[in-house]
Amino acid sequence: MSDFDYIIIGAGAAGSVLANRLSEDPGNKVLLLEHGGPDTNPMHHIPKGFFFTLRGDRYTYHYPTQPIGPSGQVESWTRGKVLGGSTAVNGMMWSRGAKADFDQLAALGIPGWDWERVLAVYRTVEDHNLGPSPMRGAGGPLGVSVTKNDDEVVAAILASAQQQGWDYVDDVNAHDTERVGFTPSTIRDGIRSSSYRAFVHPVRRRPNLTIKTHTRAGYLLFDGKRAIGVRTRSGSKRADYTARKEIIVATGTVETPLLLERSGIGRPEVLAGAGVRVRVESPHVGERVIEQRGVSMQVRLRHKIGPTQDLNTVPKQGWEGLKYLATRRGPISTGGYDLMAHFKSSPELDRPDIQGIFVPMALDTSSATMKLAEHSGIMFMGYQVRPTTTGSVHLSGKLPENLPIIDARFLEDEADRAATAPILEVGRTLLSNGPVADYILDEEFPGPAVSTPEEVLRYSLDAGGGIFHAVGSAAMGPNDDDVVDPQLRVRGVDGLRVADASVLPVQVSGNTAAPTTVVGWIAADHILADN
Ligand SMILES: Cc1cc2nc3c(=O)[nH]c(=O)nc-3n(C[C@H](O)[C@H](O)[C@H](O)COP(=O)(O)OP(=O)(O)OC[C@H]3O[C@@H](n4cnc5c(N)ncnc54)[C@H](O)[C@@H]3O)c2cc1C
Repeated sequence: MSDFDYIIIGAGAAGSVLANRLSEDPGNKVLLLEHGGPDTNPMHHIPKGFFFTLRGDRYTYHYPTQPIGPSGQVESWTRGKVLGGSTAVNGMMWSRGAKADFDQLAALGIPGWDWERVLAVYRTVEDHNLGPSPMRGAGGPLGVSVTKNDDEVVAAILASAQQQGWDYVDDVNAHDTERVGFTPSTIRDGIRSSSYRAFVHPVRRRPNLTIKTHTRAGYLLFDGKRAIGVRTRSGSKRADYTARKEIIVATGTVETPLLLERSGIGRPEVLAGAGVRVRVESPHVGERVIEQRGVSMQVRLRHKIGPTQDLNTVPKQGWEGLKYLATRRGPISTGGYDLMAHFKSSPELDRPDIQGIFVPMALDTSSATMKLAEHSGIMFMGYQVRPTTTGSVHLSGKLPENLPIIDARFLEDEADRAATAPILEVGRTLLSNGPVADYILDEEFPGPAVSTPEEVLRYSLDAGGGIFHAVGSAAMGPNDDDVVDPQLRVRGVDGLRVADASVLPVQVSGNTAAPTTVVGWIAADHILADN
């Protein structure tokens, strides 16, 4: 048993921020527990390294879902399991969410999360290659870059998008109109800027900060209603750690409800099913999960041009790797999708509700793993940014290694179906008009069999994908039955907070790494103020 002031469980987007900020005062003894290992594989740092780190279970969890859609296929929800969490393996898109969505939280009875405060956090953490402005920061710990490239197909997509009426902007995060631009990414000088690398690695030698990798938190320990410690396992070794001030659960949308439930906080019937004694009845633990659902298409180009041709064999990858080592540039130095757009699913909306992403690459559709095609192509994916359908994540047993039961229930709300049905049509219209149309030979998938709104929705459920952006399984709110309050304190116990993507009660029109970084920061403000 060792004593700390704070124990942070999970070194991902939020946990890394907390580890930095809570250990800033040398008087605070901080323990950071991480189930995964160190991020020492070079593929964690080379942006396109995620093609490799997402394979297997060394650096990632792959949780099977309950059957999805009319065909009932089982999908995999992937999360990072390494220092940096999902930010060490993700697509690096820094899509921050919109003012209107953060401001709406106050109207939901959740004060302290308005845009003014959130923007101040973004401006503090960012080291943006476009430089400081009223809308972004420079000089902060987290590298963010917008890298223009001169690929002719990308230029053609941009021109066609503008012809479609979307504004071409330098920084898509600085606007809320229908727009397109190069994707802001958590990359600095050609190297991934994970949350661990940005916030913890530079301060890892602080004497008051202890980092334990390969250590899984199994259960929270209590003294009456107060959370006082964490029971962990590392290999075959079990250890308990105690916290004098607070324990912060930052294990992400999937693992956080499981840890709460294993520790007796949750829905009584769920806990009873797993043989766990109820400590605190909290009906929304593991409920209210909101995930985005993608619709994708791929077209084939007439000629073998662009980055697919630079990377579609092992020798070519080796050559690009050497060039990357010398210059930190080229196709493996950038994120997953070159262009990001925000557009409306219907003209009468007052602001965009769909995010679209484009990359001038083609995947080999005959391969079960992520592999590039021999021919060149363009991939487009669109997803509704503010879905409202809620799913659930619950434990299946009382052991940490028991798999979760993930019931995604995608596209059940009519509003989500109405927003998702036109996505493919928008992508097709863009790609078949203007300069980009001249490059395209045909649509490789899904093809003309998927055309009507019903067909698109069915296709999205059958062949779409979750985007790894789920939020809400421990959502904050003003009511006594919300899992955490607006200061992220777990209701019904003392000394325990949740700070990760699970506390976001809605999707905020962005991707989730950026808003979750803000969650870590605001959580640290509250913890430091209260102690
Ligand atoms: C493949 C993929 C692509 C993505 N692409 C993007 C993108 O391009 N842009 C974007 O904004 N978002 C993206 N995301 C989502 C984004 O990265 C996450 O939403 C964000 O990192 C969530 O932060 P978090 O702190 O909630 O959890 P995480 O970052 O997942 O961190 C949780 C950490 O807790 C650890 N942990 C879990 N359980 C335990 C335990 N019991 N004991 C100890 N440690 C534990 C995990 O190992 C992990 O390190 C992507 C995610 C994935 C998986």
